[in-house]
Amino acid sequence: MKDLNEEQQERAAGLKGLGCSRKRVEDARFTQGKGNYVDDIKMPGMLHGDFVRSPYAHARVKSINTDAAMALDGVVAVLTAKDLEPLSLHWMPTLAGDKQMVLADGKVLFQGQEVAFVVARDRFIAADAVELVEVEYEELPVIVNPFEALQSDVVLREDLAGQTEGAHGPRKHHNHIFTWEVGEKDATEQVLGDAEVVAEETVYYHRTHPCPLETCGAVASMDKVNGKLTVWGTFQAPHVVRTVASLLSGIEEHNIRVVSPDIGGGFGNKVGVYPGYVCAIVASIVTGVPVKWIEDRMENLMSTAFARDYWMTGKISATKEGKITGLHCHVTADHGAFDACADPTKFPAGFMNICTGSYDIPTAYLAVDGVYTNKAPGGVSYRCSFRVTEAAYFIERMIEVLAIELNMDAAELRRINFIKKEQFPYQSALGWEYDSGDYHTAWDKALKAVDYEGLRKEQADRVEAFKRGETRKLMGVGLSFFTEIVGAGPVKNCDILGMGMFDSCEIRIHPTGSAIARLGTISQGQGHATTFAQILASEIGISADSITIEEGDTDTAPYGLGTYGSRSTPVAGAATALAGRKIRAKAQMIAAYLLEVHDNDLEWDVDRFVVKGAPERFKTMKEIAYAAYNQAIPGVEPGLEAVSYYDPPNMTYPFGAYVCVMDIDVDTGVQEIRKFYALDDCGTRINPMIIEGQVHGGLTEALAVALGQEIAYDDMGNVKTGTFMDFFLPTAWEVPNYITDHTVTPSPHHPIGAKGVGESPHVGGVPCFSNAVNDAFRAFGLRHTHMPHDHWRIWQTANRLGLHD
Ligand code: PCD
Ligand SMILES: [Cu+]
Repeated sequence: MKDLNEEQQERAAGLKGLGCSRKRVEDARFTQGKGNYVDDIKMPGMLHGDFVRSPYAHARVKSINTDAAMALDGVVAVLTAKDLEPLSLHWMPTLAGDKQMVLADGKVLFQGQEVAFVVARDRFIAADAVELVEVEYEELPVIVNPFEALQSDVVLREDLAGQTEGAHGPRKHHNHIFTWEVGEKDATEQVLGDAEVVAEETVYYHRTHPCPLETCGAVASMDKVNGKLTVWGTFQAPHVVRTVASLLSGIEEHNIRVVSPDIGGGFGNKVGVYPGYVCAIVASIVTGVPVKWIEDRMENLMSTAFARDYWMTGKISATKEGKITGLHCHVTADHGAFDACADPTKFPAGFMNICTGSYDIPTAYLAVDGVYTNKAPGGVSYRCSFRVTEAAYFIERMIEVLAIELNMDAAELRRINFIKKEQFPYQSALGWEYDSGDYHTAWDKALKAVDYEGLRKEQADRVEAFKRGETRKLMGVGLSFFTEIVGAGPVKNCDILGMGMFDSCEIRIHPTGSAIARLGTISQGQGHATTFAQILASEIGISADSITIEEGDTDTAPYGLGTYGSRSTPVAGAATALAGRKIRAKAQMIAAYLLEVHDNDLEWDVDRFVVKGAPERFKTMKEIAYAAYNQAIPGVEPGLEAVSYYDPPNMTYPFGAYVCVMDIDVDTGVQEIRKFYALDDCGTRINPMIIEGQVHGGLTEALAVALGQEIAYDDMGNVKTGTFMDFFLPTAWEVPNYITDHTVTPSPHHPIGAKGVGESPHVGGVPCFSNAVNDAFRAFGLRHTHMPHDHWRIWQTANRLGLHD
């Protein structure tokens, strides 16, 4: 607000627009138990579904006997693959060009796989009936290790036997899905071969799960009289669900209404399409009454979209002075039983090719091999669905390993190699055009804020004290500098199932000067109802408090691709600003008529059009809105509405600098986070308070993943972490007091300069926590130890290094 005078500033502040830490409007209902989640939807005569799930990770299904279950009072139907087959719904297409069983067809491929769907009068009868379904299994050899899968004679996907071409090119083996290559292989190998220094490491980013508070679920209601199907569900992309449902069921798209009501956290877990949705829909079509399906916690952890499971082998080369010359990365990606990743079609490993990170690396090569195993499918989710978390973890570990190889300070190594401010827009070796950045400024600010030199000095003293036997605690300084890539589109290279990744906003100004705007995205807790109103407030001069934001109902919202990959602000946020500008353009014509001047004689002033040079002559947006509906204006249609579909020219590239100071008790393996500093640059900031909340949330999920959270399997393919007894979900007890900070480097192509932020803290946080653990042991010869760094594993690391002797 720098060019505004005091009076204008006051008016601008009243709008609660860009930059205002406006309180979240949705919290009034969330904090008073008035949210409306899928499970809150209750309809007359509604039936309840529940799944029979496989106890085995790999088995032939010899027979299914549903007689006893059907005989139970209150059971209406038991669906198996045989019932779905005539409808061609026993398998469904996945978002990655593969197909997935809706219900077990001949065999099961992971523990917890859906085998039969029981529909009953209530949830409890359904659960009892599940126990009565008799399934005869014949166990088959189980493969949970992707490297073993590529050697094994065991064919996991018999349906693909003999198929040498997959959705993403040739398959090398019957358990192989795809190979995805980016960059220059020969040139990179040449650079690595000639290099003065090469560091090599394999880093495993374990399988984990976002575990949102609300599990997945749906209520389907087929109105046979009107031919209309309504589905309420936990959908991060409701329009996509509508289109897919129409294509699969043959019901015309206008006869399907998909609604995402309040969602209790998404984190990518609710992007995919699950058998439960399909079964609820089929059951409602068959029975003619509404059918509800809600997953329990174990089902959520065992069978819905997991995250990661990436084995990444890297080689990074540099000169003796530390200038990086090349990067080579090979990934073995464990996709589980079906390839159900929700990546844009052309990116089978998401945006993993952002793995050159924030560094000016001239030559690079990436190859990813996707592999089938006997684990749950899904691999998209968790605060960077598109594999940017994996990429950031990989490069930030490689930098640390290279620093060890060079015997150099890791902060300095980063500084030497950062892409410089004047290099933006920057073309990366693996094909991205970074829109804007100022990494050196952010890094210097972060290091100064934590007194980096002081920390290193203290750490060195601690090591000496430890060696003298005066303390049993080591100190780790975790660093990370990340670059995110968010906001898919552009349509020309990003689509999901052929649908281009644009987004949309439709605005309607009411005669009295308040408004409703509808978007193609859907909040799962991010606060869109608060922030998108702020964008509009600044664009059209109507207070955010007078603007309703609505999302998630396909009957009313304009078509959009949904919310994940931090795309809402970069894409729908841009559409919102541009729709606002269309409103303003029409408002200007109306104002010109009312003030009897030419359009060009007006200028915009916060919330009104003013006649240039005659500030006392103006029309406020409120007056203009009234006139738009109530006054005949020659050559101008009545009403004040606009719609904008936005295809972004590029993604946005938020970045950040994080530092974690950790103390580790060598004898117990217990770590304590003394300090966590997070500087985020997401371009123009819409709502600083919401951003801070996003950062706190993302960091806490990063802490979880780095320090203990895991979906672990035993050799038999049993999920060992299917409950909160053994799946780590941090509470206030484990969470430190985060220090947040920022710089502002606007996106040059976004209408208001904003970049996404929701995923950033996770992307940057995981390597930061992990680097802190690794760094604590650097002085004792540790190069790399795998996550999750729970107390037991930290203790083992200390033990391996001889620190208990
Ligand atoms: N610059 C800026 C940016 C942003 N913002 C804000 O913040 C938020 C966020 O954003 P973004 O970044 O754009 O994002 P989105 O799209 O909206 O969202 C998404 C994300 O988000 C996050 N966060 C969150 N939060 C909550 N609460 N919940 C949830 O669920 C969640 N999730 C997570 C995830 S995972 Mo994926 O799906 O995996 O892909 S992706 C993701 C919003 O409200 C907005 O507006 C601001 O203010 N400013
Ligand atoms: Cu992402």
